[in-house]
Amino acid sequence: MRQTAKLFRQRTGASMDGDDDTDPSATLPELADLDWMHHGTAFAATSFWAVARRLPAIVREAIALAWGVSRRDTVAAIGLNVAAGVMTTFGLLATSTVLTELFAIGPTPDRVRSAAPALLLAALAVLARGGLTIAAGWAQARLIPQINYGVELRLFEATTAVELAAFDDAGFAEEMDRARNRGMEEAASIVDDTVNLITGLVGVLATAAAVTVIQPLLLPCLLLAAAPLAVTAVRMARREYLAMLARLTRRRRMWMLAHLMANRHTAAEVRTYQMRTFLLGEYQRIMRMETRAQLLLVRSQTVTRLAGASVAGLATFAVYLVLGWLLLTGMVPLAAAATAMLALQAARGSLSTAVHATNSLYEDALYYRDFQSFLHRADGHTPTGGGEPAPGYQEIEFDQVSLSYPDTDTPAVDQVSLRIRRGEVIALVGENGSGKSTLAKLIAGLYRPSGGVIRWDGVDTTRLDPASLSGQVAVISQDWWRFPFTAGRNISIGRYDRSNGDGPSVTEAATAAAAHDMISGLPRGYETLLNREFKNGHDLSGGQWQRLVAARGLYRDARLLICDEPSAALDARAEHALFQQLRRRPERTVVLITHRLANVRHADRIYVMHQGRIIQQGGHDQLVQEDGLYQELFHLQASGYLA
Ligand SMILES: Nc1ncnc2c1ncn2[C@@H]1O[C@H](COP(=O)(O)OP(=O)(O)OP(=O)(O)O)[C@@H](O)[C@H]1O
Repeated sequence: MRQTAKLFRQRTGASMDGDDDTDPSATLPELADLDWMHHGTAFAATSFWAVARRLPAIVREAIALAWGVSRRDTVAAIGLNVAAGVMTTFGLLATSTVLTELFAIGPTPDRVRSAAPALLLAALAVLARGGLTIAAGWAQARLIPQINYGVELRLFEATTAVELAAFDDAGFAEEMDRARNRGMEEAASIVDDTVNLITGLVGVLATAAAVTVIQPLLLPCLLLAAAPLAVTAVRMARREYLAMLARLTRRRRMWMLAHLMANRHTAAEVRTYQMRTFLLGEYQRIMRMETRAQLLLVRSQTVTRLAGASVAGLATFAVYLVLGWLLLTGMVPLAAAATAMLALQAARGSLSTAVHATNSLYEDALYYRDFQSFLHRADGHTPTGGGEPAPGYQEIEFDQVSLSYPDTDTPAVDQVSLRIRRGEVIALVGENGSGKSTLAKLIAGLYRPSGGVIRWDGVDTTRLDPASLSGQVAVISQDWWRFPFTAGRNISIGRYDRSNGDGPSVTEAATAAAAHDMISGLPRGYETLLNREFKNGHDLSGGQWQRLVAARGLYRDARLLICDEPSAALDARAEHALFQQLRRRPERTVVLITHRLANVRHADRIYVMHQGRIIQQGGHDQLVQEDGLYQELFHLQASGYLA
């Protein structure tokens, strides 16, 4: 833990920056947030042996993951590596025979001749080992994209299936970020590292097997050389890991600033507030700090490397001494001792591979666990589906319905009762924060009430199939997203799977929303891509986007159309055109939310909301006569138009 703390001090530069040693998180507090790499710090404080103990479970999990995407590639990646290990053993045994023949007594040509068959075998073993390793690498590389594809699909299946309320849960959002940021990537890494670990272990075992066959007494020599090698490799891997950790934080800081300085969305504000000098100053300050930290890291890495090389040298020297003693006492023949030296070289590489793989495997598994726990959490937020198909309703009834958002004491919608019939136009009005949008979302089935019952034709909506219910609803929302599709696609995604002739065409919907002329004037008309970040992309003004969003809602052609501030950004002409479309039609209900009370004059019923409750209801003429909030708001607005 002390090491981690020191590392963070180094990274924030607190102990070495002189005038510049203020923590950058003081001016940019978001930099202090390390949530997405919190496992990294946990890992930095865990001992290698604690890591090794958890390995079997992680390896089992990784193999199951690989097995799930491709049995053939899993078997090939592991099996071919094992076969390559067998070839290593054969190669060493053949080399031992070659050396025995060469060191035998007799004329050199005779010795070479008798060594030739074993030499051929040794060469074949090397060839076979090379081929098998390449084939195993191919299978291993094939697994990666397949796993990535599988986990990404699984993640987005989950994020798109969860109910809207999940996104109000801060814990859910954080877990989703963690699962997306690293958890998802690490699925492929744990499989990759598992195969590397197996490769390394097979290499070590293959060498040990060869040495045991040649002369069992040499096995302790191998262990003597391997033990310090293993310790050094662990330290080196840990040091490299810590360096990587530091690099990640540094990169994160750079991303934050780079994002502000080289981004189309921030470009205008950076200029209007003249933030350039400030941002460049921050960038330089952090860069200087990080460069110093990096130099320190390079130095400490060199020291570790030097210490490692010294320990390895001493260990090799000790092995030479033991081997020399075994040779002098005649316990081991010269050829076997020479083979042992070759085996030692082979073991060194395999051991280092295994230790590196162990280190990264443990860390990757922690992040992968984030991914799994997110999926588990998402399952808890996913509607089960099934249930009765929603009726093509005649009446929707709210009976004492309430909704409280997570972590809030006051309900956003408080014991609301109302009835909405097919063919009606009803309006929800009230001041900001009075609960109109929340009530609209309840009507749309986007939220489940925390109290009371919603019925469609007398059936509790919790008994209805959520998909068939939302199939009957269209929402023109005040919070829309600029989907990076063509103008035509931006409308047709309102009901992307509808067959032609089942409702208004894209052009009809656009015309109804006063968007047709605007779209026709775009460089490629309905085929214009609406995103400036792509080649030939185009962007629209806020009001033009809102027309497009209205066109999408009309294209959906649903029985229940909910319009939440559909005209906030529209000019007078477009607003007039849209509200002509939202007039009464027998087959459709319109729920309208707007602050412009002139637009709700024609509504069948107006509900006035205040602090989550309905405090008045009735037609415009009635409400404007009534002494109450509606009258007050209406006169306030009307006074703006009077001379
Ligand atoms: N996702 C949310 N999480 C927590 N609280 C929320 C959330 N959305 C809205 N609220 C709160 O619920 C209350 C009602 O909000 P709502 O958006 O329904 O009001 P509104 O009448 O539509 O307001 P406006 O006229 O400004 O659009 C407000 O106090 C708001 O702060």
